[in-house]
Amino acid sequence: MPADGKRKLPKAGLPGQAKRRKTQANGAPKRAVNVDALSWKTVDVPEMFDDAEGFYGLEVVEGVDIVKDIGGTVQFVTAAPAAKPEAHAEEGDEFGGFDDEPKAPMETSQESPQAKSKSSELSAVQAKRKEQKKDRKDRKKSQKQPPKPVDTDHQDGDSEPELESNVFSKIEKVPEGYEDNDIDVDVSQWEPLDLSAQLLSAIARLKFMTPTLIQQRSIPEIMEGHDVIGKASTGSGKTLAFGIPIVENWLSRQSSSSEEERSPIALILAPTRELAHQIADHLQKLCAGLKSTPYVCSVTGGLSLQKQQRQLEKADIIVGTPGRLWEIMSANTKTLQSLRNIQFLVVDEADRLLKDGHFKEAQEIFKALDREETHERTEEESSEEDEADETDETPQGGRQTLVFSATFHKGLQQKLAGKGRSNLMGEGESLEYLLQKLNFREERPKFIDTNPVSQMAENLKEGIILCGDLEKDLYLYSVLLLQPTRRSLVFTNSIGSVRRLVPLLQNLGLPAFALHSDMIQKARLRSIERFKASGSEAPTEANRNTSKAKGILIATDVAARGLDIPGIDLVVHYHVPRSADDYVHRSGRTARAHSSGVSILLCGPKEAVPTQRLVAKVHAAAEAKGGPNLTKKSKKTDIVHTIDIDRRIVARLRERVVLAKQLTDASQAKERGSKDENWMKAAAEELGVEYDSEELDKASTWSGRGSGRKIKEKEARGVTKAEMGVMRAKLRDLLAKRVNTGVSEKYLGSGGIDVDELLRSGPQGDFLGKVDGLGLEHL
Ligand SMILES: Nc1ncnc2c1ncn2[C@@H]1O[C@H](COP(=O)(O)OP(=O)(O)OP(=O)(O)O)[C@@H](O)[C@H]1O
Repeated sequence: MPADGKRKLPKAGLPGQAKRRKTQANGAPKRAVNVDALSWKTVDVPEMFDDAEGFYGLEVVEGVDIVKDIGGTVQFVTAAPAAKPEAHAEEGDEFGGFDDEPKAPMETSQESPQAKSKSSELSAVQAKRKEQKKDRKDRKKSQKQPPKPVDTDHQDGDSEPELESNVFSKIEKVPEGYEDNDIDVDVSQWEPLDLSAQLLSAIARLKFMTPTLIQQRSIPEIMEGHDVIGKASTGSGKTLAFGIPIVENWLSRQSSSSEEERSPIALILAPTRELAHQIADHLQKLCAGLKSTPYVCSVTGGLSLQKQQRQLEKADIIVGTPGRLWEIMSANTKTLQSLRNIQFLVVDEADRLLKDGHFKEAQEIFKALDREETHERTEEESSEEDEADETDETPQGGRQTLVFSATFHKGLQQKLAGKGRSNLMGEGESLEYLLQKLNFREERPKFIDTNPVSQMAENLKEGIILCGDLEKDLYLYSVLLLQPTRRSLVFTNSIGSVRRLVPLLQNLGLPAFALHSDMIQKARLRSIERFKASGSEAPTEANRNTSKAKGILIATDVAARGLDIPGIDLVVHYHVPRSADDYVHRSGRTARAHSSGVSILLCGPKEAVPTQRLVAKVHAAAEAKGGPNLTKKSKKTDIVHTIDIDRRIVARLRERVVLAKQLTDASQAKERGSKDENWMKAAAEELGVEYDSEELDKASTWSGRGSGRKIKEKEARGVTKAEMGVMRAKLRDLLAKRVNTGVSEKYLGSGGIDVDELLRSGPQGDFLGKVDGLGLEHL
């Protein structure tokens, strides 16, 4: 026993070590056995337990591993002879084992004559990759060697006897990087990807039991040294699809004997600051707990240039937005030089990177990485280089280029692979141009498309609610109110709408938060944090109705790309998105990883045609296959369902919404009015003229365009404080009243709904779809 008298828990070995554990020191193969077939030994129980109630005795068993399969079933695995005869467990049920070749299907492409010109350069890189692969195998082999003496430092003097088939003996077999006592996750599904023990351990720590499809297919290709264009639906784990091979590469460099000068191995470009930080965060989480960890730094606006320059000097992996990166790279030759030696250039959300005004800087970065000379280019040189054949510039040091997004099209690969790069489209017009500029090392980068039929996440259900153009607030409130336990993200097309909807919903008692690009970074982060935390507050008198209600984030498209907030169950498109891709990315904030979610489009009559077009475009491939009936009611085969929200309930909510809207308009108009007045007063003072608000009001009331809005604004501003007080009291009364359809007073009975009761009580997580007439049961 250890000095502290506590028995040490056995270190949990990784299920990823399954095959290693298969043959233990006694040489006999391990197999799964029935619990009754184990060699249980009775232990002498101290006398003090003789009279203990319900205590029948104690038995121990040795040399047994407990293994959980992917479905969570527990198996007992041992090499010891069976105490009782038992049926032999099937090979396949027992362990996955390490495979040399990945089982997942791979994209293959035949080498063209042009491609051969690059093959010698490639083969050198691939030879290096093979060497690294061999290294990994050797490291694994050495981990399969008979147990080393126990590391007493780690055992705290706990001298567990060295029995051949002791259940604790696996402590000794835990290789470097497996020293986490808390890991109890079966990562055997990752074994075909041929990752190192350290990385398997890191993945186990994240509790990711299975690689996603894009990870299964991309990781081996990247580790073989190929350029990859990866397309996979939102939330499908693209970050780790490129992140894991990068970290693996970094780890293999650490074990190499040659002392290399420290320089970054990967540069990852992302279109937004939030996304860059999120990717860096994700990689840091992956690396947390590794014996030595790469220094991952994010380079975006918002931090001082000097600080980021200092960070860049020690960085192993850099994640950044093109603007800030180019600012640093173009001013600092040393940084530029070190970036020329990177092994991986990753372009995440490539299609947005092209659109969002980042393209110029991104293009500069690509060119600078490939240029050999270090002197500043003159304008003449620049234009000459721009005209030159792209293939003249060669990626430095065998750099691999990896491009990922949920939205780009197969035609791109055909262009790249079939016709050669010279046939690609003209400047600045398309993603193809970006890819042309990327200067892939391989003539035909591997194009991995894990969702060629549908761009949408597998567990996403889509619906449309048809409503009047001026009824969107009412329908939005109805949808949100009827699903208080769903964490919801509402997208609008304008900052003004976010500013209006947040107080409106708050006046209606819902926990709404804002997110748009006009907010300062701190306020943005605070909104996201409060949104994440909502629904878990302890109920008090003040939040009686909303303590259990999950938050509602009202956002512009700033939140559409990449944002990975766990637990978003519902996305509502208050406005129809401007493009099909926006719809895909917005909807992709829910149903991420293995979870499910719902996306609902609020569609007014004016939006019907663009909505039809958008849905048809998003589901074009699926339509060609199965022919979805895009908006016809409730057919199981439909892709996008028309939701028949119960109009009786909506009608009963109308009065609340009208009142809340008047209240919101009045307070916003007053706020704007006092801001305007302050501004006018200041301007008048500066000009040395007298400020007369009534004269100004008269002058500004004309009958031209926008006069209706002005009049309404003036009316709203004219609402007195007393009138607002009355409105508030009335709204409070309405919110306190039961809402039902008139059929029954009973909550969820005969189609009647008590919305307040719904907010106040019990688990309503599956409310969506249970109410007769709500029409969501088909989603
Ligand atoms: N193998 C895995 N098993 C379970 N969860 C995973 C796995 N890989 C990644 N995840 C988790 O899935 C979520 C989505 O991953 P990620 O953000 O990389 O998706 P994405 O494909 O880049 O999405 P988007 O296109 O929206 O940017 C993250 O929370 C991540 O931690």
